[in-house]
Amino acid sequence: MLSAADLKGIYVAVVTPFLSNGELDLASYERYVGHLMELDIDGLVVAGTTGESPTIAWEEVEALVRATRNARGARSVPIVVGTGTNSTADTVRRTEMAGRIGADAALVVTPYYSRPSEAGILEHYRRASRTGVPVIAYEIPARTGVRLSAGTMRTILELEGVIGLKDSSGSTQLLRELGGSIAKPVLCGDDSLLFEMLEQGASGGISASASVRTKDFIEVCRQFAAGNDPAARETFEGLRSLIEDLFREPNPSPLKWLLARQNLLADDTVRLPLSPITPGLQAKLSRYVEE
Ligand SMILES: O=C(O)C1=N[C@H](C(=O)O)C[C@H](O)C1
Repeated sequence: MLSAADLKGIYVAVVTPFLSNGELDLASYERYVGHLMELDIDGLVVAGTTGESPTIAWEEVEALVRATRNARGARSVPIVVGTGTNSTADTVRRTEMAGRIGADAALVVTPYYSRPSEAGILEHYRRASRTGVPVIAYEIPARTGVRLSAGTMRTILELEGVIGLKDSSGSTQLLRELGGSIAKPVLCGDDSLLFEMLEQGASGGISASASVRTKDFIEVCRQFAAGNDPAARETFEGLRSLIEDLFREPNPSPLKWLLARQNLLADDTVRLPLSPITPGLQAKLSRYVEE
């Protein structure tokens, strides 16, 4: 199981490959994840936003975790599984099940859609944190419809079973408000802000874009941790256009298109309501195919 001290560096948020008929494509998944494992990543996030969590069934999550465990072989790459939903009971059940199938931690998103009170959200995290599976809280107001105050986030991070935060709040404001009093590590969950968040005290990132140019993303964190901020900034600037292009249309459609072009996936299929990328974006992304 993961502890707070393990939350640093680059955790790659992986896609869930599908065949052109929409079925799970485990052969592509094993090839793609096997490739990432060779690149010294710090961890993998399965069934996150990038893994199309809203449209994959729990049995498919189980198959993905099994395949990840097989692919990791001798290298002990931590596996984080997305288990958060907008039902507390369901989130607790999924988090417990994730622990049973070998997840090292669970990524639990702030409950979305019903716009609960901060007290309700705190209780949601308290229950998930009592499952015995380490929880990474996931704040992403643009998707959930609620923005937590720094005070509530601080209380969530003080819960014993919560080992850290994935911050996709869209700016460095939350990190600055948490200031020096952050009880647990924060991972950047907004690829375009990776360098700025490291400067504000983040210990790494959970990144979709890091499926491409993986070594450069790892290098940004390593250079920064070594105190070489100018080199980290320069390496990050070299990734900026890739990150911007990967998020021009809803994630993970652009990323899947690129991974398919790189022959890591057999197909770029996404499940509805996500749709394939436009020809205009395909033209933009073509320049990364050889990288
Ligand atoms: O799946 C994830 O975890 C990530 N999701 C974010 C999103 O799509 O909003 C992006 C981030 O890079 C990783």
